[in-house]
Amino acid sequence: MAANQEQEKEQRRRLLDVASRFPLPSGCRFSYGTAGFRADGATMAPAVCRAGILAALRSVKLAGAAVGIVITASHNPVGDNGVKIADPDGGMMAQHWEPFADALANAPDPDALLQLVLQFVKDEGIPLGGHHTAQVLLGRDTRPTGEYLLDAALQGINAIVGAHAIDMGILTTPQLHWMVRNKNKGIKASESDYFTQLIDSFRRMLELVPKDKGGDELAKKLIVDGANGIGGVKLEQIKAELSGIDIIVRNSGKEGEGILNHMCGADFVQKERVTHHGFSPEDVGVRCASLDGDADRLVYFCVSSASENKVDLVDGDKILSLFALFIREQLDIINNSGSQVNKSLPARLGIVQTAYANGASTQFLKNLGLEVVFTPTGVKYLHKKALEYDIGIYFEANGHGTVVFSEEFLSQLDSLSNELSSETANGSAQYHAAMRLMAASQLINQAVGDALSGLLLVEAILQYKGWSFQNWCELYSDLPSRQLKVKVIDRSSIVTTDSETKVSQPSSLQESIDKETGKHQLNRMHCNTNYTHGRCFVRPSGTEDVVRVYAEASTQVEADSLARSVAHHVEQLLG
Ligand SMILES: CC(=O)N[C@H]1[C@@H](OP(=O)(O)O)O[C@H](CO)[C@@H](O)[C@@H]1O
Ligand SMILES: [Mg+2]
Repeated sequence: MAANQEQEKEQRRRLLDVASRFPLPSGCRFSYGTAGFRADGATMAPAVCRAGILAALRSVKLAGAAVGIVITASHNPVGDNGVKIADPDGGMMAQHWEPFADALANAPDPDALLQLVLQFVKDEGIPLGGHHTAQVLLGRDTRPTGEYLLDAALQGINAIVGAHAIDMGILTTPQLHWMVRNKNKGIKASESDYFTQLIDSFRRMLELVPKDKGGDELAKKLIVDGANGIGGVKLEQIKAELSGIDIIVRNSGKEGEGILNHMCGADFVQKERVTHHGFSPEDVGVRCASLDGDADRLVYFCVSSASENKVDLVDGDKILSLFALFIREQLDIINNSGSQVNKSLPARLGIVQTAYANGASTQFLKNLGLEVVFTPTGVKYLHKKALEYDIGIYFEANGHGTVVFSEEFLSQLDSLSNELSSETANGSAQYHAAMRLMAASQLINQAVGDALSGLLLVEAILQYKGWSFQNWCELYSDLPSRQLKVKVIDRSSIVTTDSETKVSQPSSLQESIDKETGKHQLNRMHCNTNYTHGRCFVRPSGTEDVVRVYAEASTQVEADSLARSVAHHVEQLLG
């Protein structure tokens, strides 16, 4: 009894102590948002320290399962930083803890923080102060404020009695998520295990490329824009071991190559669609990929002409389409090969997109007969939805995404492969298709979207199909679109519904959007789609203090004008 009281006292003392070491500057307000807390790196220490407390509490609540903390601001400028928490399955922290995360980050003084924690511990039934332990794995990107914020996170974690922090070093965001997931599954979880898994499964994918599909040297060449972040650094480490592909890293993050995310990286390429830092007309025709600062986003591009600075873009929607085609094809081979009637593999394949997905991609996927569903913006929503399927493929247009396979499906696939590997079936098309799915499930990160593993899966599929960048690009033509940002007094006054495609409050805003959209009729002949109208929606950003406006129409001029007129309504109403 006395020992318990002592421990309780110690717990309170530690929380008061750490909170007084990281006072909240006046006027600071943090919101957990689409991807954790983000702000100017120099102001982030109080929020990161509190995220440390939060992660340790989450681990205690989950019986000591490892939880992750990633210190990154992804594609944002180098001066920014951020923090987010990974749950034991490697996914994002359960959403019902977000209101507590917000309250904790904004607790005005040590006493308020202590009371908040004690109340939450009681409400959630967290066995704090017992003999329970907590483990938190930490990773950070290459930002200069990373080390300072790591220290703040460690102090937060250590404020919870029994918590144990493990610094995994400078990593891509998806590496840390992968490590958390593997650690909790009791399987190998180090960085070298991660690399070995990528290299081995990529090699297996290439071994399964039909002999007549082997590409020429140009087909094997890939230039990767590392956004001067951690992704390029990691790719440099493993590229020599990736056989069958010749990778050149630009904006690799080496001294003197440029600033993190500045005029480079996946976000820049996807939004600007021009030749950017590190690329020139000499690269015309070469397949290029671009990562963001923490390497969880991937897009592809090709410098289209020597005289203009434009690039042809393959965004997340087209990466998703390539993955969907490939997986569907393997399932068809397995299930439709006449001779093996008893050996089928029923699978529910689901495609998950957000409202930002280009309408042409959705139409393309639906035309293939695939089930396409929508969620709000943010991988935490997409990932969760994708887990409802045997195979769920999700991508945001900006390049966040992955493919998730259910445990049950993988075990059926494993049994089928074993059956087929014996007897005469070994070497059959069906066996090869099963092996390809198996290798793909090991290559692609199951915890979260991962630019490095996504890139290797794209490369393997292009080789399998014998496709050039151009073949891939021509799967469908994107509808012209425009995204704008509007500054308003309080962006939270906009409330959306129907996966963010409609504004429910203020209702007059949706009326204006409908009216403007009605003016922008699509030319059906030209676009060859079933749409009869342009499309437009607005939503408050979860990572920036802005309202985003997205518009799509049959021509660029129309998309621009639709976005502009709706942005004007937003300004008038809320500016
Ligand atoms: C339109 C858009 O690209 N939004 C991005 C952006 O979210 P916002 O809530 O729109 O700020 O950042 C998120 C985190 O990186 C990413 O998941 C999302 O796709
Ligand atoms: Mg990112």
